[in-house]
Amino acid sequence: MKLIVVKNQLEGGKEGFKLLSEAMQNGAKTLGLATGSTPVEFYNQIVNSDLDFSDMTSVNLDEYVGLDGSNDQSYSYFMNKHLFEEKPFKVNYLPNGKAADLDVEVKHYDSIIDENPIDWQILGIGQNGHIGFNEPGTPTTVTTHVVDLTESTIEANARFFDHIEDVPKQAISMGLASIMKSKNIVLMAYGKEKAEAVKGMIEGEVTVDLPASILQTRDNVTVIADEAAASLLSK
Ligand SMILES: O=P(O)(O)OC[C@H]1O[C@](O)(CO)[C@@H](O)[C@@H]1O
Repeated sequence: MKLIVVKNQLEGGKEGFKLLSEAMQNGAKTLGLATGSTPVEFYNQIVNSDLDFSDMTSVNLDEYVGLDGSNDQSYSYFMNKHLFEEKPFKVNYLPNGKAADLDVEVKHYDSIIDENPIDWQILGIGQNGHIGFNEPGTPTTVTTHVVDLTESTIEANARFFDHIEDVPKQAISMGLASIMKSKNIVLMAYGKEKAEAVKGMIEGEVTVDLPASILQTRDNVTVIADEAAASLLSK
């Protein structure tokens, strides 16, 4: 794992943008994309650049069950607002949170990932160490699946909703096995709330109790963390 410590989210977004630009120069065509507060500045950097995405494909990590693009808390809405409206891609894939049959939808999303191998994946990290919506305890072998969100994730994400009761209880998420297949991974973490998870991810044992720790087991992972998120690291 390579670690880049930055002052703040703006600097982190710039570092992430540099890595993405290099990857695109080296032929990356399919991007794995994330939502949440973490990648917002990274997406700003993209929107304000002259990079062209018209020949690119994106595959998003996750979506809440029960929400579609017309709901301003859906990840589909988030992606349109922060990136796709300004930078059109050839095609954008997100799980369909309103699918009539979720079992069919997860298989369909797996086939999309198989047909569009991810060259470059951006990740955030949850306070409990989740990546995508792969909560603690998720087996490393899973592909796309329906997740029952933990109390801690519901509480953490309640900041985006009017009431905690409005936070969906389930999501569809790319699995750890799918994430691990991507050729390059860049994980961003900002703020002291992420410091424990970052320490566990980088210096702790590899355990399903902290899903992001699986990233220790592979090459081509870069962590961009601000000083607060990196503050508990021993070296
Ligand atoms: O960036 P945030 O809002 O702290 O969220 C962290 C992580 O949680 C998720 O939003 C899922 O809860 C991920 O997509 C994200 O990487």
